[in-house]
Amino acid sequence: MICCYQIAFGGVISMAKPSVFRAEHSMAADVSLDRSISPRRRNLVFIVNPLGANGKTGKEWKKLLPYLRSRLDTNCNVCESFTSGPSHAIDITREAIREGADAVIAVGGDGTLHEVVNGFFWAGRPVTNHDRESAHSTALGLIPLGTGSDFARTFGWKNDPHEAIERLAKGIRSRIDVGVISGEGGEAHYFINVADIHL
Ligand SMILES: Nc1ncnc2c1ncn2[C@@H]1O[C@H](COP(=O)(O)OP(=O)(O)OP(=O)(O)O)[C@@H](O)[C@H]1O
Repeated sequence: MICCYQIAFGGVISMAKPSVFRAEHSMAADVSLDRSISPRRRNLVFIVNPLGANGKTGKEWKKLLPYLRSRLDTNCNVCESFTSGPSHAIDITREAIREGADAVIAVGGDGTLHEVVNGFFWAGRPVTNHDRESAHSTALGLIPLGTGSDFARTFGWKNDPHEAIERLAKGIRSRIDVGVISGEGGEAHYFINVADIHL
């Protein structure tokens, strides 16, 4: 079964409804966020696949980080978290949302983005933060540093990480649809770009 849900999206993308199902890893994702108030700095969690694009993602990220900090640090807390293997980005995303992140930003290719999208859902529901007001929602962002970056191209974005940082700096959110495919066993897979089914 294929359904569609609507989520919000932007330079930062923010999700609404849904439901995913996948065993959570025991691999801890250390996401500690600053919860100080007034004026509250945005907590941005960057999930980096160091091995994306045959290792280019990790190298490019390292070069990009000083610029990113200089551009965002005045009003944001920048938290970086590296994936240690497939599906780890899902768990990091869930923890970041539960901890109240303002945005979770995938740094890598379409595979990493896909995992981050799926981390916005758990057991058929959107993941929510532990103790913030219910109106608070975590946005999804992307710094396209993968091989294909098909999603970014679909939006007419250049494969330019500096442009992505500008979008993040502006902090504008907009909504985007997310699809979900449910298997007979009830397992749900969310997709934000394309889904193909092998026959
Ligand atoms: N630390 C890691 N070690 C091995 N594989 C990883 C690690 N972190 C993430 N992955 C896996 O790598 C896959 C591909 O990563 P990613 O999409 O970032 O790069 P890409 O394949 O080069 O880019 P694109 O998908 O745009 O072609 C992800 O789907 C994820 O499952």
